[in-house]
Amino acid sequence: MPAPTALRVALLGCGVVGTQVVRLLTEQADDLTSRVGARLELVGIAVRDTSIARDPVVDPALLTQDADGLVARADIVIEVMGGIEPARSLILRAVASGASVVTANKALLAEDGPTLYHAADEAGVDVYYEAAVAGAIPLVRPVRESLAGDRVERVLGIVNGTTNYVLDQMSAYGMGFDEAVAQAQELGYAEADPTADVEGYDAAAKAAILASLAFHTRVTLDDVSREGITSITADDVAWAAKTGHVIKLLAICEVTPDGVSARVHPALVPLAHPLAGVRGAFNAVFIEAEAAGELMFYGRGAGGAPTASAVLGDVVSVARHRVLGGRGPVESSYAQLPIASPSSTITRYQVRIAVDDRLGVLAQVAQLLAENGVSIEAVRQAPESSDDGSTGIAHLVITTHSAAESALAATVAAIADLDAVQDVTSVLRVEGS
Ligand SMILES: NC(=O)C1=CN([C@@H]2O[C@H](COP(=O)(O)OP(=O)(O)OC[C@H]3O[C@@H](n4cnc5c(N)ncnc54)[C@H](O)[C@@H]3O)[C@@H](O)[C@H]2O)C=CC1
Ligand SMILES: N[C@@H](CC=O)C(=O)O
Ligand code: NA
Repeated sequence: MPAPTALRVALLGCGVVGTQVVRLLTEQADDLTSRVGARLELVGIAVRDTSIARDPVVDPALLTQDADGLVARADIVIEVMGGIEPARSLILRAVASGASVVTANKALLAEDGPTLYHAADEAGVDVYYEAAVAGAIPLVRPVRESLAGDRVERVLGIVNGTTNYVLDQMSAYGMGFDEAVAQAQELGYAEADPTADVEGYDAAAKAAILASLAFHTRVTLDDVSREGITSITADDVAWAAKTGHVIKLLAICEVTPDGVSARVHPALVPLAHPLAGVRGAFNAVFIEAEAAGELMFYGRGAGGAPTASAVLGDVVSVARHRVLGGRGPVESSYAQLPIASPSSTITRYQVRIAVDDRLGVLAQVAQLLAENGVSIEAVRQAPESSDDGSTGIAHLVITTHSAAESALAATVAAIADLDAVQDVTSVLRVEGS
């Protein structure tokens, strides 16, 4: 069959990312034609409502509310509508009709990626998703292709732009949580429902995708233990600074003797660690591989234009495959690793407690830690409370050495039960030291 001279591209969704995809497809049309070897012809844009005002770059004549009909006449389908349905059905329909797919939909991939990959295998087409993990940063491709000959042991990083923006605004400018979230929405970083960001679901979806790719196994959203940043207070942020840390929402995936561990939670990161310097909506991911050693990936993890860059990179790849024949590398889950219990995770805690300011209390707390096999790295007394003789309360900050999550959690529960302990004010993990 002769190589096609034009490829019909269908766009599903025209929000923050979709609009920027249209811009790049339009403004870089000639370069894209040269790079692909065929013209990329945008044949339609599926939207919920064709009548609402849009960016002038979007040709109103291309808008349609008939996503099914659009998919049926495309060679390449770009899905940037988000959500599980109808995105999943539309992608499956596209693949079944022989179209290649590019998607930014991490929620869908983390829930049901293997169904899409299997369908793509059956049809012999590509399903590409660089934009789904860490926006513009090339990460899916390096993990799937460049590291395919190595053994990845650990992936650690900041993979959600919204929460990094929020924590950064709180710590650098003293901004309130709600105001920072509203700004992240205005800037196009947040998901349609920002709960997905602040409760850690978005980062957990990315962790599931990364762990699956990195360890050649199947990890779903439900396999990732998850905590968001909604319980982080201005006081936590201030205390982090006083103890030489900054709070970041981290995704950590590793192969342990018990299987794959994948977790997302806020953590104290020492100021000297490179992740502490990741500001705004930027993302950064460290990968440790047996032969390669440590690799770091850094860039814009959210926003319309950066995400569209990753989408277009995939569009060029899948389009080239259609011109030249063949398809790109596919997912493998041959390792079939079990999912490790979160209680066996090795980590460190920083615990802030309010205690009766009297002799022997610190000794009681230290005794409990020792009984649970948890060793203390440092204990500090909050300076402002030491002058506060009137309340009779002292505030202690205890930082532990590494121990199993189960031992640390049991220790905190036992500390809370001590008569002399008035309150466990905050418990945060410490990572990156
Ligand atoms: N905004 C960002 O920084 C990033 C977003 N993503 C992903 O890209 C996708 C799109 O995100 P955004 O553009 O930010 O969202 P958005 O909410 O701005 O845009 C989605 C668009 O799709 C339309 N849509 C939703 N359901 C539809 C349906 N059934 N039929 C027709 N149109 C429909 C919506 O009306 C909206 O205009 C999501 O999967 C998101 O997780 C990925 C990386 C970064
Ligand atoms: N809402 C996401 C967008 C990119 O994936 C984020 O904030 O990182
Ligand atoms: Na990416």
